[in-house]
Amino acid sequence: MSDLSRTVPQEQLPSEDLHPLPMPVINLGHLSLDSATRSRVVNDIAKACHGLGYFQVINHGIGQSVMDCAVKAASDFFELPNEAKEEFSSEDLRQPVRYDTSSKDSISMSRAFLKHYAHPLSDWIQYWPQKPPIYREYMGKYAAEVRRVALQLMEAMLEGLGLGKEYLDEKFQEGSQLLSVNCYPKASQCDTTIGLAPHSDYGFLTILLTSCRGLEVVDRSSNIWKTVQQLPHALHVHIGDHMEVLSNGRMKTVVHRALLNPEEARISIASIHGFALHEKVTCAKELVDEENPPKYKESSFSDFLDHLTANMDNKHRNFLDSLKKCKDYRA
Ligand SMILES: O=C(O)CCC(=O)C(=O)O
Ligand SMILES: [Fe+2]
Repeated sequence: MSDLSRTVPQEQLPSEDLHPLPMPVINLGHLSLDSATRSRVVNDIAKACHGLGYFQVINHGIGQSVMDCAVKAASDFFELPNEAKEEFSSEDLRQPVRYDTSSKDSISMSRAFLKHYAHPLSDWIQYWPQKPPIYREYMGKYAAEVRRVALQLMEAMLEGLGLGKEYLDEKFQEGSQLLSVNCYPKASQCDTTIGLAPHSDYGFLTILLTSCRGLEVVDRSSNIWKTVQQLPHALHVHIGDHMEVLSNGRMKTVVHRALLNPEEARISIASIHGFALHEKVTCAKELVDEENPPKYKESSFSDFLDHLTANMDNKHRNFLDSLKKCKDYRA
């Protein structure tokens, strides 16, 4: 019996051997080639977003060394003595930088995380940790590069929805970027193997960089947890709650969780992209008609933070559910 089967119920174990997880791989460099090639890539992204809600990107232009350095900055931070990390501890979700070691959901107990804003970088970087000394430089470089990728993807997704790549351009340019930097210990027999409880991300899209395997997503067709394979140099992308709202349900948010890796401690850096704090996200009016009335209430990132604060001790603090106009709506 493996360590995993000891703490995760059998029916929740990944079954990728029987039904491998489909993983579209998008060559991002092809978005800037001729218009026929770009259209093909836009279609591939749209297909992945409609059918699965996730895909991976390669040839994204972020150098391997930039990615490695971001992981190193994170890992060096988590190795600091507790006092240095606890300087950033806060119950207030609106703090610009926040460190915590366990979650109020009583599931994600073994995860340590550091969350901070990253756009506009010049506004936020002054609040980031100064130890380790490389943190600001390495994480700042990665943050700026991953945001460029997010904007490229956003354009392609909007085009894929038929909204045009310039749709709400200014609001996306001025939008927020939240880095969720996670550290999970290696799985051991006495630990729970769930590092981060099932959830979806609030933003339009999340770009995830991980040091090794551990991410799982719910496969929509089978409703089974599936392990996400770690492709070399790829970044994992998934759709968040606000993209489901904007697309009026055409694109679906992805429920995901992290399991502890049985071989090594794990770092993940989730870059979550949304509108600015108080900017409301509504269903795009172009995607609303008599047959498709708006399925979600409008909301902002700030509303999401209020929702989390009000549901801190609740295991089922699903933000998207709170936005659904018809609570028993099933897509
Ligand atoms: O660690 C992972 O693979 C997932 C992290 C994540 O989902 C998050 O920070 O929102
Ligand atoms: Fe997440």
